[in-house]
Amino acid sequence: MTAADAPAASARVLAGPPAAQALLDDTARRAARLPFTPEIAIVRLGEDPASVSYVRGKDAKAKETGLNSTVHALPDATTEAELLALIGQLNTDPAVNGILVQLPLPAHINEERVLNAIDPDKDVDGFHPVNVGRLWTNTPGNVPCTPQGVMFLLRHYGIEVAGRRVVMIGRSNIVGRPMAGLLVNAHATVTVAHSRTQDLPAVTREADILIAAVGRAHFVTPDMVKPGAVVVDVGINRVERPGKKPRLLGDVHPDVASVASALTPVPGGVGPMTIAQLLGNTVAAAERQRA
Ligand SMILES: Nc1nc(=O)c2c([nH]1)NC[C@@H]1CN(c3ccc(C(=O)N[C@@H](CCC(=O)O)C(=O)O)cc3)C=[N+]21
Repeated sequence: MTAADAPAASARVLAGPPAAQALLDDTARRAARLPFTPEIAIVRLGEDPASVSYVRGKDAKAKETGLNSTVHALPDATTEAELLALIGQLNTDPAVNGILVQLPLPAHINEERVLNAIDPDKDVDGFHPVNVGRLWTNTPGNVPCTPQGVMFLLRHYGIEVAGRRVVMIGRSNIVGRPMAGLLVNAHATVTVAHSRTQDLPAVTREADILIAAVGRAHFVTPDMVKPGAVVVDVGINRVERPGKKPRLLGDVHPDVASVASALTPVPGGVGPMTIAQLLGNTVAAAERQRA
């Protein structure tokens, strides 16, 4: 065998399901210690197939974990006023500890007004400006599920972030920005790169840990990765196939496995962490509401 056809080194696979199970086990134990059953209310508008499927998954996992879960499936034509009225009821319902409004919302509804109407202490997505402020002041609050799930996954696999260089590609309110806040709180040195970054590969090659949440399939290529870096792929790009289930592609090209020391797969990486963390957030919210 010549060097040219020797098998390339392959990154350790940071599988989501075992880490998600560890988080769910911990969440179930904490839920069982409460003097009541923690409850999440999930609100969904319309019949977008991805939303229907995600909400079904969240509701089932909640019940498996010993939580109460109520799904409010509203018609696509629901007005913003009607949605705000439901949120008002859930805010004051003492049995409800966590509220999640599945995104995206139909175009006739102002997403910001809806998210701002949720009681910050019940906002288990952590999207309310009060929770954004709590995150950036490093005080207790609800933290967005996907970035918090990434932190759990890294800890689960013994990957230290303190003192290391992390490059986050993407600056969304849902992933990039809160991910940067959590990493700073965990003593990482953080760069947030995005579509306007000049010479992106030079920036990403500085990373000990590279996190991609771009929304473009296979955007991160091997030339963008420092040999031995840890790469976290937050992308879920659905490629529809007639008559078949959509294929899910990450933001990271599979060839990155020959350069990185560790890599999260898609599917089966960060996705399952998001759902587990949502239930973790609901139990944590219930614990704080009781305190
Ligand atoms: N208010 C709100 N909060 C959210 O957290 C939220 C949302 N809206 N809208 C949509 C996105 C998307 N999201 C995912 C959660 C789990 C997987 C997941 O478990 N993915 C599996 C595969 C699932 C499949 O096969 O489709 C995986 O990556 O292995 C994916 C995506 C939460 N979101």
